[in-house]
Amino acid sequence: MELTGVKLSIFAVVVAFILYRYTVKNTKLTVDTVNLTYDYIIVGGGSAGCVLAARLSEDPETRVLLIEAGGEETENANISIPVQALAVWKTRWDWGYRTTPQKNSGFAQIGGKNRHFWPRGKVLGGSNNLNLMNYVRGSWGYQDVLPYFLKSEDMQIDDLKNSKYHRAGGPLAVMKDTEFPIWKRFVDAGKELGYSEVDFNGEEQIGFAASQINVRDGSRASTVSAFLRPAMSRDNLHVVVNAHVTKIIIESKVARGVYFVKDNKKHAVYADREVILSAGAIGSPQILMLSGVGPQTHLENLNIPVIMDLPVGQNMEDHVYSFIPGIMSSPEGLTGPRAASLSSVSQYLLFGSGPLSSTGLVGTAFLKSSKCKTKYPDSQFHLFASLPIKELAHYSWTDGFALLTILLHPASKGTIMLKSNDPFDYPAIDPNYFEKDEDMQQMIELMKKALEVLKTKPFTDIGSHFNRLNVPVCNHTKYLSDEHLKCFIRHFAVTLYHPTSTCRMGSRDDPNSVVDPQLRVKGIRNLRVVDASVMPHVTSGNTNAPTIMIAEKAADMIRGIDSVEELRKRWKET
Ligand SMILES: Cc1cc2nc3c(=O)[nH]c(=O)nc-3n(C[C@H](O)[C@H](O)[C@H](O)COP(=O)(O)OP(=O)(O)OC[C@H]3O[C@@H](n4cnc5c(N)ncnc54)[C@H](O)[C@@H]3O)c2cc1C
Repeated sequence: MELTGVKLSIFAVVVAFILYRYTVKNTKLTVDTVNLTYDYIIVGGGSAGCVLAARLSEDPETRVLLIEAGGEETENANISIPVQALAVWKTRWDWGYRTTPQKNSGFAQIGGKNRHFWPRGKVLGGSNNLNLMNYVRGSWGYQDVLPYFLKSEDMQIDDLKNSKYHRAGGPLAVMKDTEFPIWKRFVDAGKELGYSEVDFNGEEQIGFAASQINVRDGSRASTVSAFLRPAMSRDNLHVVVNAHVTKIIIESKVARGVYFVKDNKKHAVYADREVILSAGAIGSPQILMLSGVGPQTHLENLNIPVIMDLPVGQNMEDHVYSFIPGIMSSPEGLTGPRAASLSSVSQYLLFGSGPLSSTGLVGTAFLKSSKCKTKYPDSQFHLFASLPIKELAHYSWTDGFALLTILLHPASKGTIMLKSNDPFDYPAIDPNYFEKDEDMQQMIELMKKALEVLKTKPFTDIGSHFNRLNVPVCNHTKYLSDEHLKCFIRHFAVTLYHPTSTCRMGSRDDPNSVVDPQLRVKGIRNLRVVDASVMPHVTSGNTNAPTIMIAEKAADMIRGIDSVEELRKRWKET
């Protein structure tokens, strides 16, 4: 199994090197020194930050600085190759967080102490460059935000190009991940269980489907490749990397600029208009608290002078998942040897297709549990076309799959708190998974539903079985009883990497919110947060597309323009 990883890496690096030479070498580089002032300073070049920098700098009169703690995405060859996403985790392009020890989960996490591994991108493109590229909008009031989803989108799926929910021509490519035939069995299994095949980014979210992914010509389509790189030749946009923002400069409750450390030197840079935090659901609350904006007692305990008492870092929501590992007798999935074979590499080099162009996460379904009272789903499946091993960090040698069972709206909430007033100290991340028993009950129900999927004809036809569910550590319980599933979940459930709501948006008088509906930090002028941390609640699906939508909408709010009038009209007329 280790050999597979090595082989795959060697081939992949060769492939990416060639791609690099032909695709990105001509783009303008980042800057080494910055000016003293800009109109806007954006902190964090991730999913949101890259979109914001590109949109705000469309106006040539506006001077924009984007500051990113990590390096450039072109430094790591694996980032652009979809199937290699997992190989970027635990490298220097990953913050590589660990949660605090958990009471109810994480018992099987490597390293012990029940501390979940939380990868986050520390690189231009942010977590968008570590993610699995699945494109899911989740449930939103479409009247308000659909035009912004449409603005970004370049739909490549023929059947959907003319749907009123989609559009071709935006920067972000969307295609189907149908590389591994097991995706079709997944959809057919759904039909056998009474679900339709749906476009979950359209009219109806509930049902089964092949995954929609952000991949263009076989390469990862991220906000850095789709939005930022094409804008980087503008003279009014500066991008500085390997620059760690340590504090916002706030004077008389007005944000004036930021301090950052680059090459071991401290710098100050000033914003004539606004400082915008896009450092993500961990970074943004961390920087706010370091700057004196956060829960009063917590900051006082760390000797940080309090400027504004706000519930920063509270109310964190995340998607947690468990999974059914399955073995199958048919060569329909992703294995190390299949991805690294000569034919696979050749196919990728010549046509940008084949196993290397797949995310591996080929199936997506949305469902409602028995307790769901909302019109949107509270449960999700992802079909991963390979047997996961080692915290999902390698692909297996044998044919298999994992059916991921995901809680979309867990009742248990977590926190991000500072451990010290040192800006380089990682914060304490406590997701608090399964604190509420209702989450465990829902997960058990979902695991049973997943077992039903494995009993459908499309799966029994390929001899699917799940004997690895019989983990020795749970042997004291009756096999597949609720107790057995609970034991399995407490050991193996992990994050789906979607933390949100740590600087949540709410009305001016909502005591649980940090930013107002214009995403301005309450009580501080010239300071906004634009990233996944502002979501009032985690969405009913993966969080990248919604984060991009938030950045698109924020760019309009900041510029005071309506760039989507035509798209809104089109939506209303259809
Ligand atoms: C492993 C993984 C898999 C995922 N899979 C999917 C998926 O398939 N589909 C999906 O929709 N979503 C997925 N997600 C979630 C999605 O990628 C995130 O929700 C999204 O990227 C969040 O965007 P953001 O802009 O809020 O934060 P990020 O993209 O994390 O950007 C924050 C940026 O700020 C920088 N930063 C932080 N602190 C500082 C500082 N002090 N100074 C300067 N810069 C700083 C970071 O380095 C980073 O570049 C996944 C996430 C991960 C980690």
